[in-house]
Amino acid sequence: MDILKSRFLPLIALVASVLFLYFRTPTFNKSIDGECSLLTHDHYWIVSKRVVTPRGVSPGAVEVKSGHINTVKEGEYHKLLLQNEHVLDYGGAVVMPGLIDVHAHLDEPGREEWEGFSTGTKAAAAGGITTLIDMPLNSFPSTVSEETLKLKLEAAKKKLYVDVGFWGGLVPENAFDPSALDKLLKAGALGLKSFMCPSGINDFPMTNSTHIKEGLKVLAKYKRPLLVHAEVVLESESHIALDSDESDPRSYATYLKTRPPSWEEAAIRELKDASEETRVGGNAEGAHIHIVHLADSRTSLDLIKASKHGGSSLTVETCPHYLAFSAEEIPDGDTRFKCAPPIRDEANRQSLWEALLEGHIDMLSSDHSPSTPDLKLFDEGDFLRAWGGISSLQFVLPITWSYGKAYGITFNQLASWWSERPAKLAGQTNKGAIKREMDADFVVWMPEVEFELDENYDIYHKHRNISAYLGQRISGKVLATFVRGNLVYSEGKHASAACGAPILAKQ
Ligand SMILES: NC(=O)NC(NC(N)=O)C(=O)[O-]
Ligand SMILES: [Zn+2]
Ligand SMILES: [Zn+2]
Repeated sequence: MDILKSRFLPLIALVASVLFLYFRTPTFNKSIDGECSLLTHDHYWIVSKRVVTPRGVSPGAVEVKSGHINTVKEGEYHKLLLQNEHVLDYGGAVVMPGLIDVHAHLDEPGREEWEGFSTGTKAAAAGGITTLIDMPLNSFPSTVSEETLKLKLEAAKKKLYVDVGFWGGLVPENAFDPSALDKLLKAGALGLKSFMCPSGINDFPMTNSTHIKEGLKVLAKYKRPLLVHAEVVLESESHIALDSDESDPRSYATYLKTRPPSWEEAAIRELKDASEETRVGGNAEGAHIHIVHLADSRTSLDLIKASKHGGSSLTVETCPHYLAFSAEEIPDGDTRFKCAPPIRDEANRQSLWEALLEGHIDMLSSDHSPSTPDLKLFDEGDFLRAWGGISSLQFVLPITWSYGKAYGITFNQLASWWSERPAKLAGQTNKGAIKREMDADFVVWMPEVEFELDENYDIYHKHRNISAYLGQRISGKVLATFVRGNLVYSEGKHASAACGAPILAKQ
């Protein structure tokens, strides 16, 4: 036996050292057809000089094992390179928790010519977004029942490159039917979304305060949020421009006057009251209300602050386009910039940044809401009749960074606005931070690298020509995106199979 051992020892040593050398090498470019990851193994370390954890930014190493974060080491990362492990060394690139976009319209089933699960999630992966929560409208039918949620899940099969959760819709038809809402929430909707003004989609009608209060009662039981498009139509204030001589529909100023900040204020006032009433009415905590895409940084924001101060469970998001653009600079007829609520003036844009930095705005979302280009009416450039919605899912990280740099934003703030707080809103306790036992969802990116967003750029979402940032030079290039340990995107290449998971709320 001893003789046998000594004979084979050199051979064993040789095989061991070959295996050691082989597995030490990062395998960025390896892809096996039909696989979920551009890596061939599921236990490895990611090292970089800038790892963003809740404790700050430092050199570090993150051990990934079977889709989870097993260890996070700060400092000393280079020593790991000498160990017998798979190591992906990203040098000076920033390793951050993957972005969680709580507001995207993926439009499938029914309007896949607008966007789709495959194209939308490929764009997300290329942009460092590892989880998307899909809005209940713009697909057909809208996600307003257990059955229609099942249609979503069916349509999403084998098309998800990142993880995708679903908001259900609160509409007049189900608002007074608690058992229908129960079923939708039990089937896994992460919360409900409603509109306080017409949504532009026929099978997604608007809700009034009574509907909203009914919805809040059911949601409180499940501890899930109500997301609200907070604009109320005030007829008296909306047609000023149209009756005057200055009502050129190609002018952005005309559109702006048709949807004044008072619409947002009126809606937020109603929500503040609804939150207070439903709290008094039996549920000590009340349901959580989340205001989507806040555009007005003045009175609306003051009302939000007052409501939070008064104890309401309330959060608010804004979107990169409100932080990047101002009304004054939107060219006549360029309906790529039409969205609701509208992009407001430069002073408003600056105070949105201040509110975000001071923590009064809790998080960011894309509100990726594309349509087919014909609905944007580019030939006429008519802001009043064109479809409203900004399309730029893939670029939210570089845009937030490019415009935020002037305000001195930090990587930890980015992680808080784009990962930690969105994870909390969507009830995803295992996502949103680089911490032990969390899902191994990361974006690796180079903040300093600038690029032209021109016609040669690989844009993965549908209808590249309606992207709002085309023609800009921006900074912050995404190198790699990991979803539950799978390297789903790396330097212009996606994994060959779509292995993102549908996220359903647990009971
Ligand atoms: N039907 C929509 O997608 N509307 C969206 N449109 C925007 N934001 O212009 C939205 O989120 O309100
Ligand atoms: Zn909206
Ligand atoms: Zn939206």
